[in-house]
Order: sequence, then structure tokens, then C-alpha cells
Amino acid sequence: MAQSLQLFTSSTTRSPPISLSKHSLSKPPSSSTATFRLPVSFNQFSIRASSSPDLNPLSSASTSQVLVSENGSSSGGGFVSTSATTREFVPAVSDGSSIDVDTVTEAELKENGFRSTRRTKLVCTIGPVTCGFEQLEALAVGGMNVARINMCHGTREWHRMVIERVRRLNEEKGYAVAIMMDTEGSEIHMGDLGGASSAKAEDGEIWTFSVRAFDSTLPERTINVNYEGFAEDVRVGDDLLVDGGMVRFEVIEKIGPDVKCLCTDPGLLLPRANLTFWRDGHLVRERNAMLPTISSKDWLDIDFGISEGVDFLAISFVKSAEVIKHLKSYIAARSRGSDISIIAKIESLDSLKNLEEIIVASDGAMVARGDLGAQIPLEQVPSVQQKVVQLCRRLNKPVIVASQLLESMIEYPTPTRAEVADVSEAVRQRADALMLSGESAMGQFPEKALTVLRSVSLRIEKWWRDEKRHEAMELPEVGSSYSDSILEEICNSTAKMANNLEVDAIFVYTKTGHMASLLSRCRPDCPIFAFTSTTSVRRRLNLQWGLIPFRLSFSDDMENNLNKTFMLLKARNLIKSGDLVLAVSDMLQSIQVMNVP
Ligand SMILES: Nc1ncnc2c1ncn2[C@@H]1O[C@H](COP(=O)(O)OP(=O)(O)OP(=O)(O)O)[C@@H](O)[C@H]1O
Ligand SMILES: CC(=O)C(=O)O
Ligand SMILES: [K+]
Ligand SMILES: [Mg+2]
Repeated sequence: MAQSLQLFTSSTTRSPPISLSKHSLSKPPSSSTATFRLPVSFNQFSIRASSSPDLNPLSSASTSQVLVSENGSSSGGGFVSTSATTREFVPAVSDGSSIDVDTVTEAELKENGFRSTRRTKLVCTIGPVTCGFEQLEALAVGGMNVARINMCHGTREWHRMVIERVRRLNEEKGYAVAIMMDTEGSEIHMGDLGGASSAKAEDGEIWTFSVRAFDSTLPERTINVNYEGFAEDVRVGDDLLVDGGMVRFEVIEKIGPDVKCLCTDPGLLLPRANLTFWRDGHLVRERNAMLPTISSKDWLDIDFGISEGVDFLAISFVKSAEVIKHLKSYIAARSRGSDISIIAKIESLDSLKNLEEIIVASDGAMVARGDLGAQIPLEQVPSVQQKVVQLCRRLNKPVIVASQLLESMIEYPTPTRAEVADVSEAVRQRADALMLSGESAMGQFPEKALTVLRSVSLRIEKWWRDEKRHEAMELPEVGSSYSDSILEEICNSTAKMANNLEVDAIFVYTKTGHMASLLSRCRPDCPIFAFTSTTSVRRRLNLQWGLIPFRLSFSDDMENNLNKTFMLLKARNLIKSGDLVLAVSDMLQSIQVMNVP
């Protein structure tokens, strides 16, 4: 078997950890799968070491084995479930070692075992109904991995307050919720509805779209538009689409700065919704083409995001790879050593034209179906979604499927069957993450909507595993160097081994998170425990499929790391003796197969 897996016991391999060699490589009897043993006497193998000096496992000298808690205090704390929705922080007896894990994941691991942890990650847009500390905590308990703030709405002070609360939640309660800041972009949009949270446009009503500045209250059925040239640019007969067609108007008359429009498709108008206009079946986009992807306001917001240390910047209406490259160099110059990930929002015709190069230049992508559906015919949105999801996986970039997943839940406590089917499809496509927009920002049932995403994800993922649906996706090399190739081969082989051997988990020790993302890309059947030494990497890994990110100080000595990890996880009942684990690290070119002692 060792040979068929192209594995060799290597002369450079360290001797098997004594404490582990006593244990057979068998599945625990409690496992539902057949028990089997590997016909070998070693429980550690090594892929043949490369001659490259920086790849020689022996060249990596062992460093300190002391594991230090990040905040230096209350290290090794644990969380106990006190009820379905609240968890209490329980400081553990500190021995200078600690491991940080998301409390919700911890509860999931304890209650349902490794195999049933959720693989699909969840992003929640934070708005007026979810910006309170308790509401944010409820979302974290409900499985929110990333909190998104949309710079289209709210003041900078408001956003700062939300960021501060999410931070506090992470620090005080042990979560690793990442923060994603979404830029406004310079597309045409409506004003803020004079303070109302929404307005209903009914069939046959006449509404006025105007660039005029109104003093305090907006006249009835009047909408502000954010760009001066609006009245000149539209023509009588044009179709005006709000939020990608959520509401549709026909332009019937122009009176100076006012444009009178007849509602032809009724619906809910939301503050600052995007506007597009169509003429003879085509999107009128000359104006948009001239607008910069990143406006001067966006640059100020980006500066704000950098100084607040957000984890992700989602860039609206990306047109080309150049804008992403430019932004990356800007961020690199502004914030030395900072590692903000750039997510390209795929929501315009231009982004589809330059799709691959945009994704290559970015750290991830979002299928922003709201605006996308305003720029391409709606029936094309599903195939574009699938294309972007697959391309991202090939290129090893996390991908988020966003907008209208559970739109009806803005108003109603249960989703439609069609919405559940849509969520299922995104999970089945194995997108890294699903996103709530209005449902969590201003809807009546934000926590219920999150619960629906969570339960549908779990159900579809389980169905997929039960049916043993391993889709064969070509995963081309993404790196350029020989050492990149080795890393990728190790990850691909590890994922394959994990499926074939039906192991309980993959452990990956990774400094930058890169190796964890390569494993995530393979979408293995078992969860991937990603150990990383910085909280920022841990938060960013929270966006990626199947990763359970832990913060742990580790050394170059894998034997020591594993023993420490087993000890710490066992102390918290997160793993048990006999669990079968594959372990890899970006410091040592080996795949280790072992039972938890
Ligand atoms: N910070 C906020 N303050 C007030 N309302 C908000 C806020 N964030 C979101 N909303 C409300 O939630 C709705 C949906 O929010 P969201 O930001 O997800 O819109 P979107 O269409 O997905 O994003 P984008 O504007 O990037 O296309 C908004 O139309 C707005 O009514
Ligand atoms: C999320 C977003 O920006 C959109 O769907 O348009
Ligand atoms: K936005
Ligand atoms: Mg958008």
C-alpha cells in the first residue's frame, strides 16, 4: 500500500514519535466504516525529500517548543455550552500552552464529531438590525465566519463601531470572525430614502428620480440619484432597473433635473440601491465605463479599512486586473507587513470579459449576483456563477456566492423552496462561502436566515459525502517554482489519501495559510484542522471551505507539534484516542499517518 501511494520511508525521516508508535494505524472501532490496518510497522512516512536546500527537512532547526497564548492572559481557556445559544468562557489551568479555536466549531466538534462539521463558510452583512453587540454575538453563535460591512451605507463612525464590536467579540469570547469591508464603487445609485428603511413601488405608480438636493424630507414617491448627468443621459422609453431588476421603471418624461418614471415591475426599494438603465434591450454603460472602479471616496474608505486592520477588502465593480494590482501595491506601501486580502467582486460585464486575469490578481472573488443580474440577462447568472466558482477553485482562490440567497426572509421567517434550492446549488458547487445581504443587514429574521444557510449547508454536504460524489476536477498547478509543485503534490496526495483511508481529519501546520488553502482546494471528505500562529491568518482562513482554523504557536519540530496538539485538543475533548489523522506542514515535506495516542 505504501508503494501504491508513492510513499517511501526516507532516510531523512525522523524516527516515529515513540508515544505514537505503540498505536496501530487502524480506524477506531466506534467508526461506522470498516476497520482496517495498514500492513506496515511504521506510522510515519515521508515523501522523498528534495535536494533543494530550503526543502531539506533536516535544515529546519527546531525552535522553541513553548506555546504562548496570544494575549498572554487567560491562556488555554475553554468554552462550555450553557444553553443552545450562549457559551461561557472558562479559563483553563494555564501551563503556558494554549490553542485558540472558534467556540461554535468547538461545540460542533464535541457534539457531532469531526465528520459533521460545516464545510461551507458563512458571511453576514452587518446593518442596523445586527450591529449591536448581542446581535453580533448571536450571529457568531449561529455560525457567522465573516462580518461584512458595506461602505455604501452608514457613516465611518458606524463602521468603526461595528469593527470594534466584532473585535471585542473575538477577544472576549474566543471567536475568529473576520471583517470584510466592501467598497461603494462609483456606479449610479439611489439616495437614502430620507431615512426610511425601504419603500414599496407598486405597479402603475409614477415616481420621480431627481438629482435635486432636497432639504429635509423627500416629497412622496421621489428618489434621489447620485450623479449629475442622470437627467441628460436617460431617454424617454429607457428601462430603469433598481437593484438588478428588483423593481423596474420606464422613463416617461424628463422635466429639468427630474425624470418621471412609471413602475412596470413592482417591488421593494432599498436605500442606495444601484440603478442601471437599458435601451433597446442593451445596458447603457458609456457612463459607467468612464467612472473609476475605485472612486475618491473609496480610496478614503480603503485608508480607513487599512488603519482599522480589516481582513478582507471586497472591491465593487472590478473591471480589470490592473485595478487590483494597483490596489495591492498601494496597500503594501501603506501598511508594511499587513496582509489584507483583496476580494474581486464579479458584478459587471467588464469583469466577465477579464475574469481569469482578475481572479489571478486577487486573493478571492465574490459572485455578486445582485448587480451582475442587472448587467447580464438573469438566465445567464447561474452559469456565470458556476464558471466563477470552478475557476476560483482551479486558481486556488476562495469564492463567495452572494445576493438574494434568502431574499424573502427579509420579510418572512421561512425561505421559499426555490431559495433553499439556490442555496443547495451553491453548496453543491462547493463554493467556499455563502453570503447574506439584506437578510442580515436590515431583515426581520437575520438569525433565522443564518440558521437556514447553516442547516442547508450541513445537509447538502452530508448528502454529498454519503453518496461519495467525488467530482473529478482538474486542479492545475498554481505555483511557479519547483517547491510550489512539491507543496501542491503533497496537498493533492494528502486529500486523496484522506478520502481513500477515510481518515477523521487532516492536520496542517501553516505559517502563511497557503498550505491550508491548497488542501481546502481539494475539498476532501474530512475536515482540515489548520494550525497557524497568528490570529490574522486564522481569521482569514475562516473564509475557506472545510478549514477549521486554530491559533497555536508551533515550532519546526513536527513530532513536538503533534504531541502538543494532541495533548491540547484531547484536554478539551476535541479529539480522542484512536482518531486517524493525516498531518502535513509547510516546514517538512512529509505526510504523516497516525492514530491519536
Ligand atoms: N450599514 C447599513 N446601514 C443601513 N442599511 C444597510 C447597511 N448595510 C446594508 N443595509 C441595507 O441592506 C440592504 C442590502 O445590503 P447590502 O449591503 O448587502 O446590499 P448589496 O446590494 O448586496 O450590496 P452592494 O451595494 O455592494 O451591491 C441595503 O440595500 C440596505 O438597505
Ligand atoms: C453583493 C453585491 O454587491 C451585489 O450582489 O451586487
Ligand atoms: K458595496
Ligand atoms: Mg453590488
